[in-house]
Amino acid sequence: MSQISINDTTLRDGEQAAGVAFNLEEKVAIAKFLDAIGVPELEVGIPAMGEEEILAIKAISELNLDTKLLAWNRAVISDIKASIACGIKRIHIAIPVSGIQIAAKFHGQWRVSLQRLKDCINFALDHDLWVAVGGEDSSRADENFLQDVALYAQEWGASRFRFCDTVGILEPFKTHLKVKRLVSTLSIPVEIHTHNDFGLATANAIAGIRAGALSVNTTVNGLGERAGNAALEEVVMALKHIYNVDLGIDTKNFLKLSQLVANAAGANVPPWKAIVGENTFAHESGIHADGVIKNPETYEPFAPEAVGWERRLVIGKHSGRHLLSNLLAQHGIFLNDEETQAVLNAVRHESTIKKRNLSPEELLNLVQEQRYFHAAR
Ligand SMILES: CC(C)(COP(=O)(O)OP(=O)(O)OC[C@H]1O[C@@H](n2cnc3c(N)ncnc32)[C@H](O)[C@@H]1OP(=O)(O)O)[C@@H](O)C(=O)NCCC(=O)NCCS
Ligand SMILES: O=C(O)CC[C@@](O)(CC(=O)O)C(=O)O
Repeated sequence: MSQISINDTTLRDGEQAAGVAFNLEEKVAIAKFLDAIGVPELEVGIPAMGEEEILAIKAISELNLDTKLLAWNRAVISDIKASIACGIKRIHIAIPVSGIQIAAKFHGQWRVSLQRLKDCINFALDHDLWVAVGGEDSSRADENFLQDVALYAQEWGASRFRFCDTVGILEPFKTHLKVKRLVSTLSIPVEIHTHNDFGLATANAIAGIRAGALSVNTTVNGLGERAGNAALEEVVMALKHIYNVDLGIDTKNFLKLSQLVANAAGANVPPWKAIVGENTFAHESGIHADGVIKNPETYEPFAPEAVGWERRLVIGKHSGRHLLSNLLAQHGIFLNDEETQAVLNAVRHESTIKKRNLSPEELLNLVQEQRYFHAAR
């Protein structure tokens, strides 16, 4: 698994999330950031969308980044021409491979679709482009037909084949079976592209890698069409911490990258989002906070600093004595058992009314109130 390569598609499939529209400056900033942290390949957009997209892709291409750039195309010659107009040297051509998609897009005429693919690959190769091919809806395709399309793509000169779980209907075991079969058929590398419709995008991406896919599509924050794609930060951290495979990406910048993309997308990251959500290293519950105070490894899979976070101990409805005493000690306050319990009870009450954690000031006010109350008794 050490040769796995990320092909991040935040700027293509990520931007396809409904309502997301990056401008040129945002596209350039995201590309530069991904390049700076060591992501080796970026799918930067769809030139066929027109002048503005072409200008943005051109601007990224002119940066001469270390990362390889890829433009997305349908099996349509004018799409390839638009990619050439971007000055891009590597293109991806998508072709539907499931019965459902071929019926809708090519009136069921799979021979016509294959001829189109062949013509597009030839046209691209004649223009000295590096070509990858994607099987749209591979997961719902007849498996023999999928193998045939992939083998034809390889024979016609494609350098990589993308297996797409377009509507996110796979689970890891099926992903493994299907991708393994494709990997064993082809001599060119297979890329795994997953969607999150059942919350399985990252798990399926990892299963595809385990089955031999050498390239994996990701997006920052899991942004993407419908429920999104496999998240860059999840795939990279899972490979690193579950499989001990380090892709050489500077993960300490994941939080900053997440915020850059969330701002550009106008889409907040949920607090519970793996790796980059604001709760990922916040501990409120008594038993957890007590454990983390004694040894952070009790309730953290890796150190927060590894992805740009700091650990936060926060006080709220579920907190216990150890956490409370720890927080108060930081302010030079030491309570006896009875006072501690009284403050804790007050914390639970206030937090339930406010429906959130209490700030340090609110906690100190509660301590003072409890002390007056005790003194007055
Ligand atoms: C590509 C784009 C410029 C085409 O715009 P359009 O000419 O207005 O056409 P529509 O989007 O309405 O329809 C898509 C057309 O592409 C065809 N198509 C879809 N996938 C295809 C493929 N892989 N290869 C060839 N043709 C394909 C459809 O069958 C349809 O063709 P038709 O006009 O002959 O019926 C426009 O859809 C766009 O900007 N898309 C960017 C985002 C996007 O759709 N991404 C999804 C990637 S799967
Ligand atoms: O590159 C491809 O071959 C297809 C990628 C795609 O993202 C297309 C989409 O639905 O936007 C998918 O999931 O099928």
